[in-house]
Amino acid sequence: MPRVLVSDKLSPTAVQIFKDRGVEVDYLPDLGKDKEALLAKIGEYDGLAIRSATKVTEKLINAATNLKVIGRAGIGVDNVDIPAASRRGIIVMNTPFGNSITTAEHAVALMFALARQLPEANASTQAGKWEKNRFMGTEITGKVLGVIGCGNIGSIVASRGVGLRMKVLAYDPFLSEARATELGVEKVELDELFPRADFITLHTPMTDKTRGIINADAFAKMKKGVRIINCARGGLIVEADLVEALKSGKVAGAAIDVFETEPATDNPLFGMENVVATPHLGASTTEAQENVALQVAEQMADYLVKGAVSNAINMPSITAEEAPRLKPFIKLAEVLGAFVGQVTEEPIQEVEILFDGQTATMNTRALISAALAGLIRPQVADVNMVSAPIMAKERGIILSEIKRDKSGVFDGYISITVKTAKQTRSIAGTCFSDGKPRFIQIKGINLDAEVGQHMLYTTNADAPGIIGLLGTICGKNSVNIANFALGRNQPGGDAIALLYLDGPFPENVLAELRSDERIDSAKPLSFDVVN
Ligand SMILES: NC(=O)c1ccc[n+]([C@@H]2O[C@H](COP(=O)([O-])OP(=O)(O)OC[C@H]3O[C@@H](n4cnc5c(N)ncnc54)[C@H](O)[C@@H]3O)[C@@H](O)[C@H]2O)c1
Ligand SMILES: O=C(O)[C@H](O)COP(=O)(O)O
Repeated sequence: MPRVLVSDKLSPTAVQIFKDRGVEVDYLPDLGKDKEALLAKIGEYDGLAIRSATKVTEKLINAATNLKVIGRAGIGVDNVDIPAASRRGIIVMNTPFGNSITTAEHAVALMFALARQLPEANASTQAGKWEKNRFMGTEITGKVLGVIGCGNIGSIVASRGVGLRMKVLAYDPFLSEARATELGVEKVELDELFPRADFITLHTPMTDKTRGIINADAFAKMKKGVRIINCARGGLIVEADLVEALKSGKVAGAAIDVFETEPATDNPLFGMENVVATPHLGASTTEAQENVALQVAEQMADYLVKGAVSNAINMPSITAEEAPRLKPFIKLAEVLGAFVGQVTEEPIQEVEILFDGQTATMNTRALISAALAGLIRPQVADVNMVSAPIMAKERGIILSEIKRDKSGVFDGYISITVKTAKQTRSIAGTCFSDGKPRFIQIKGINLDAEVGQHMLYTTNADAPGIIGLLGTICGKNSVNIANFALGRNQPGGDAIALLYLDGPFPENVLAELRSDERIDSAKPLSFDVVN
């Protein structure tokens, strides 16, 4: 039974779902904050469910020898070293929508808090001061709201702004004009947003491009008296520059939910007039926490129990419905890749994957990942569908994909062509109704070969006695032949043989086999299949 560790505070719903779906679960909500204790325990688990408090560093990932999936009950995955997880073949998934409304509402709440100085007015009133003249606010209606990042949360904030009769400007390089029109916002460049906005709210992810997007230069371009709201990520604003802008009066107020360093227990913004601070509460409503806990537990259990993948950051999605149909073709793609990976000894420069007939209608991203995993595994044993695409990229392999309608006798097949500096190789295969992979063409030569765990592949002359030679050598060395497939391009031309053996072909008799003048090459192969 797979085991999952929940190392941050999650709704009890998650624990119940794991149990109901056949996953053993340890709920240790404070463990995420204790780096050493987490490091000591992580090796026991197949899955890790987190929020933002657990920092999943490369060190932790390297200690997580059994880990297959990291599930983020929330949106931001900047606390997870995704490249490190991908290299180790660990899926990272999040719940991209579960807390969006709640976070958007927090941004709107902070906008009102700033406009009417609610926290200070509350503190003063409860202190018995009744400072009616001190708290002169500003009206929201008719003001310009600048939304930076108009994705899930930003677009909800934008539409709430429109509902509040604000004029909404949006800066987002990936926002289409059509979507902007649908939302009722004006799509602008950042340099246009800065001088026009009365309120600026941030909703981008934290990337190298967005880090410090609000800095001294940006403040210089803004309207005097602008108010800033940040419910996205701390590092988007350079806090030291914000402090200066508040002191100078350029910024009339800032409402900050997220900080450069969290937990933020000491921060230059604390204690400043017109600063409203909340402790990363954007996602903290009962509703949002139910949503993300339920979703992350379902997604992780689906993956660990059924192999279905959804909302993964580093792997194509595979729905629970398509997983059973796709599974034999994933194996097929993997063994095709494994064949080429084992017979190719020079660096691979290009890989072309052709999907014919029914395979072209499948989830080809997943099939490509499987083919690449098979291809790279002879060099890197623990590569999988998550790590293979990134490794192929790191190796500079140029990948291309072709899809086409059924073109031959098979309902569909997959063909892989690999180019090195010296040669081009290709192999094609299909799955029969028994769900087992078959090789149907190698080097352009047709054959029908069952795929076994142990195989021997030869290229040879199309001459009498080859079957006898191979049979005799296998027999002499007590290797039983389960199946034998032959093919040739023309009588007397190039021929191949593929033997499916009950055990590995002994390396020490390869020289004897290769010494026969009719044999051009002989290569023992192994495949991860159960026969
Ligand atoms: N405070 C909280 O508790 C809380 C809760 C949920 C999410 N978040 C954070 O909110 C942010 C937004 O989340 P989301 O779900 O809306 O993400 P999203 O991916 O749906 O939207 C992000 C948008 O930012 C845009 N973007 C990317 N780079 C940009 C750039 N350089 N300039 C402008 N726009 C850019 C993208 O095109 C996208 O539309 C994330 O940082 C997330 O981690 C915080
Ligand atoms: O990215 C998110 O989903 C938010 O930052 C929420 O973080 P939390 O789950 O730690 O509250």
